[in-house]
Amino acid sequence: MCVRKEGQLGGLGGEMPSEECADRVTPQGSLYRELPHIINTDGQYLFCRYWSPKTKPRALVMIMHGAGEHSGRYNELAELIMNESIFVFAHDHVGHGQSEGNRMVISNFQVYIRDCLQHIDHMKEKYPGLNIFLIGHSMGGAIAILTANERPNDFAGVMLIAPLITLQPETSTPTKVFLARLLNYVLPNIGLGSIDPNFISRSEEEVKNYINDPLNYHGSVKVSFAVQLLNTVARIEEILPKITWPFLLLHGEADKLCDINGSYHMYDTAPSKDRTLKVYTSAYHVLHKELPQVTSEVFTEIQKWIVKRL
Ligand SMILES: O=C1N[C@]2(CO1)C[C@H](C(=O)N1CCC(COc3ccc(F)cc3Cl)CC1)C2
Repeated sequence: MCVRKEGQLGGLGGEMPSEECADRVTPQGSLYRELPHIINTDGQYLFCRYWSPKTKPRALVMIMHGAGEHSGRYNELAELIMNESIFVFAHDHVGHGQSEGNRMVISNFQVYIRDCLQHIDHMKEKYPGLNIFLIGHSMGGAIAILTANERPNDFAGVMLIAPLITLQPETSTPTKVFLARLLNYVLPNIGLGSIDPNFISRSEEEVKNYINDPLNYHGSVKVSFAVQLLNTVARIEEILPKITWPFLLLHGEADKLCDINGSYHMYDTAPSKDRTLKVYTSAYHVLHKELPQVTSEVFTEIQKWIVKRL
């Protein structure tokens, strides 16, 4: 049993780990003591990534990845932002990538938000006084929205790349939603089907990269996980009318994984004075890994939006 103080940072705090902690390994078999990581309040080890600028950072940006993927997929975007003298950080959510936890299983969606706030608090201690921005993609967009909602005055802006705000009508008819909730009581681990890689991007290369990435989870979305997502969508619907922080919404017009109507709905419903919605004609879900022209425009949009609000 590896005993550590609650919410303690591993690998970054400098304390000597106890014997058991010293041998804690990632799902891929690497030693956590040799990797940047945090230990969440359930004692789970979460793999972290940091993109530290060469010059004194003038802001912080946290990137929140989506379901079944991991933080390493944001390297290009993070480096672009880091080159603006901004410190970018991320971690692999519980049950994802190089972090602990059964693959794409979560006891309660709030765990994702709690872990992000723990990481944010650590970074605020290390870099006090800096503006903090959030970037979230897909399910990570839902995490970003709910994280910002917990601390409405703490974030200088929230950038959402094809966020999960509302359900695709075909995947969530009232009957299907009812059946998923019923099934969750008897067979929570039954699979509902996996994410179709062809819906990820129009770029064949990016679809191949997604399929061949060993840190991605390609298994079926379990009923229990789907119900957490359904509950999250319901929570977001409730809070949209209370959102006042600055946000940038980016969505592909042909997104088949997260309904663009969710972004339209957020833009129309949230009372934020500083709000932008950009729609990318014919683009699919993962805008930061779409056809080169789209991804280039998305990167420039994010870079300009942050710099303007530093
Ligand atoms: O680069 C990337 N992007 C990724 C993968 O790799 C896409 C993925 C991501 O987060 N989502 C796409 C799938 C969607 C499924 O949603 C549901 C499924 C069943 C259900 F009953 C209710 C819901 Cl809401 C959740 C959000 C992250």
